[in-house]
Amino acid sequence: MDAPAAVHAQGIVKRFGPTVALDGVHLTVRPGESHALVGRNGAGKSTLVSVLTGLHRPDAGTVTFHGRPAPAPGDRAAWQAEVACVYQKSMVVPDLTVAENLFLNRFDQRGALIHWGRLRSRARALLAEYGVEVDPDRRARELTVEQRQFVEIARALSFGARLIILDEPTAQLDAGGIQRLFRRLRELRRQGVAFLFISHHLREVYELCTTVTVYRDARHVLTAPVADLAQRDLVAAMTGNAPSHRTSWQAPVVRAPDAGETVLRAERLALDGEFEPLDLTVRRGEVLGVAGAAASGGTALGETLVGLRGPTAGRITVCGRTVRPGSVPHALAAGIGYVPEDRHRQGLVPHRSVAENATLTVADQLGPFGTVLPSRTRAFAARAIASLDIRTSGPDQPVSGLSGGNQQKVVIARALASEPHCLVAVRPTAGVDVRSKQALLGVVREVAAAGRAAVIVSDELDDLRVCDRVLALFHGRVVAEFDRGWADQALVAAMEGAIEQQGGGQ
Ligand SMILES: Nc1ncnc2c1ncn2[C@@H]1O[C@H](COP(=O)(O)OP(=O)(O)OP(=O)(O)O)[C@@H](O)[C@H]1O
Repeated sequence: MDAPAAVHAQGIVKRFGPTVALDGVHLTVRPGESHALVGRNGAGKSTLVSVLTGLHRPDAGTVTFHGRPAPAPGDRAAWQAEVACVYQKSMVVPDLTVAENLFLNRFDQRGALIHWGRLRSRARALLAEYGVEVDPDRRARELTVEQRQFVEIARALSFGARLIILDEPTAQLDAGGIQRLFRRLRELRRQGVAFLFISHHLREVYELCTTVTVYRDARHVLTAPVADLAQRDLVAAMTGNAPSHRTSWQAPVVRAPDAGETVLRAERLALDGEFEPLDLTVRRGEVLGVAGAAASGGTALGETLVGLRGPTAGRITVCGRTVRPGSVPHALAAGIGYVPEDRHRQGLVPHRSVAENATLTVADQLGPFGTVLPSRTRAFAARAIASLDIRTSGPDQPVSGLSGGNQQKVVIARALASEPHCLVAVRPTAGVDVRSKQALLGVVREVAAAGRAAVIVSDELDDLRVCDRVLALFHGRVVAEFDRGWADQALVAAMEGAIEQQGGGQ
């Protein structure tokens, strides 16, 4: 039993200025173990990953891999031979082929000549060894998220690493992709590879992992076999509150006013290659859900509603007025608020403060004649911090210093700041912890309760449960419509194309 741990971290302390991100934490992952690390947003999970992969040097504490001390800081090759992290954001170079990505920085060097034929056949052999069915000549940018993750895992293993960290690996996969990933991880585990799995999806923790560690407020709270820990006790350990019997969130039933005035309407809206002509209406007081897995066209629909993409056909109106297609400023001016899926690219200005980022949409309301009064900006941000439970040292902290989930909350605050007629949110709770999810979805409901409207595009059932109606998209077509009270299986089946109730819009 007692082979040395794949990784053992002890007494790790990491500070960022006044913030203590890790306060003497420990973690041990055994060979062949699938170990979950969970905790609320800002608990210190990503910081630990940075320490374990050599990106951050801890202020105190030690890390060993298989009983050997961690490599010297900066010795990238030595770190790569111990551990790799597959992030949500791709680490592969999009314009290079799969083969080139696999052997990046370790080409056969015969003078300056790279032996392409050999490179390709080595790549093919390597992919075959790990059961990855991807053509080595494909450009990395053409890979699906699932294929890209498999290539990254194969690359890590080929460097000799026997510990792989997966940071929210299922975030962009559909149900089939998740099952294929889990099957592959189980196979590798049987070969002695260890996994550290970071996820806010507790169901996946229970499905995949054998052991779970909880961090809370920079401290280690517990490590236990997953089988011995009820989900409500796990949530209680994460939040520091007594166990609650409610682990999956149900929206409070707020009766939307019947047949309220139409706020957002799309008529025969279409985008070639993404979604076919569809109609939708969202009324005052209503939250409309658009359900669909990764390739459903849902994200493209959300992006079209907010002007990021120009539709190939159709019309969008807000409160009866036509919105210029494909223009974000016009959509914003017409009263559409947007919470993007990719907050890194579309969401935030990293070096600016929480207050500035949260008010980017409303600079004209923060002072007379276009001036921005810092006091008003801060007061607005302080309200958002409180209502969305954003964990920050204060409104003046740069957003780059917030944890991922807390950055997502700033993006939502920003979308709400302009008091839009209709909020359009794409996967708003991605990366957000269980408790914050509750706060955040509650805020979306409040938007509707205040007589405005919202659209949530998501394949997360908890997100869709707060909606008054849900349209299910499959391959760019509306295949079903559900009123409140739908059964999970029915909605999942519709999202996966297992039923086709209707062909057009609602
Ligand atoms: N570069 C940084 N500068 C300043 N503070 C930071 C930095 N990185 C992290 N922090 C702080 O360290 C704490 C822990 O953050 P970390 O990103 O590790 O949390 P997390 O558990 O990964 O959260 P999430 O679930 O939201 O991703 C937070 O308070 C965060 O604000």
